[in-house]
Amino acid sequence: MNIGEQVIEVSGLRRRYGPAKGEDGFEAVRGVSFSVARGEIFALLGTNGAGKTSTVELLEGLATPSGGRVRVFGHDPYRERARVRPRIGVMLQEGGFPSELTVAETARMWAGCTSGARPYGEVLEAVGLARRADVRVKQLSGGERRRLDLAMALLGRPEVLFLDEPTTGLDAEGRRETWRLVRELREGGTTVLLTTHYLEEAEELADRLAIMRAGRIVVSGTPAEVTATRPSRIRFVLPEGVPAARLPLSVPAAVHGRRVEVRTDRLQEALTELLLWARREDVELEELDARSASLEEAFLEIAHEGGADDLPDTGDGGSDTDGTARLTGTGTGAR
Ligand SMILES: Nc1ncnc2c1ncn2[C@@H]1O[C@H](COP(=O)(O)OP(=O)(O)OP(=O)(O)O)[C@@H](O)[C@H]1O
Repeated sequence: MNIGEQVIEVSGLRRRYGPAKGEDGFEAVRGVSFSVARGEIFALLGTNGAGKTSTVELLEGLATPSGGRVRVFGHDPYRERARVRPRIGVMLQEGGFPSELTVAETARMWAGCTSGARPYGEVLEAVGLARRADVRVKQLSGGERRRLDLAMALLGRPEVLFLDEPTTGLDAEGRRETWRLVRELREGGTTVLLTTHYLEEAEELADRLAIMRAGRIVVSGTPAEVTATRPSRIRFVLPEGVPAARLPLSVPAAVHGRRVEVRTDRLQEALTELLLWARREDVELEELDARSASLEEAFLEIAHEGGADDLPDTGDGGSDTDGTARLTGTGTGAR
């Protein structure tokens, strides 16, 4: 095993549905570039329709790009499918297993189609479905079906695991169980690429992540790097009789009656200044709350702010110079 090896490499990736450029087609992926190192968990985030699934399907070799390049283990996953498929595990957004089969029958059938499959009882155990082995797929709950999808993706001991919204429909406990399993897989050296709508999931699992909007990556980096692109916030309520104009802050504050909100890139400095002033002036700041931006706040701002959505569809088949903010100083970053 090659530590630091880039097992997924994507550059200028494009995917168009329908007729080619100039006609009625729709370009869902518009020049996406990133790479994932062996053993990393990489999360693709974005609002509905941002292009996550369209991108992941290209990596899984389910379709061929209309532009750009994708390599998994250095191979084209579509044209060199036989070299790539045995080494990857795929959990699609909807598994679509025959509903009349039981869990065990499904697993046996799937194991029969998987090269080097491990005993299926092991994977059912790992996802907590061993006791449901004799239940028909159609009788499983939504969350149990998701877990069956995951179990089948794990059958071939994949080196790279693609998880498309793996915990959608799971309750809080099921979600945490899945996170634990994914972490264990990473510890065993598995590389994971996941899409998710749960920011907590990305925060919990991802070594690095990318936020997509309208077919492009708008920001990428570690969760900490992504949140650091957004200002921190200090909130408090001024006591009666203390006008906001007396505040010493060098950064602008939003004032609504007695409520004050300060947004700053230098949280410690602004907070120190504020607290020293409050002590000097003997002012008690009520409901004082100071915090860095959360991934959720960063996501909501990044995913919804205008810009890329309005960019013309150039259709030039490869450019990734799309204003993407890249936060990758540590070697394995999205590129
Ligand atoms: N087969 C298709 N034909 C035409 N357009 C499609 C097709 N599949 C997806 N699209 C469009 O491509 C865009 C991206 O879809 P995609 O499913 O990749 O987004 P996503 O980020 O995975 O969304 P979600 O979070 O809802 O799963 C959407 O506008 C979608 O309507």
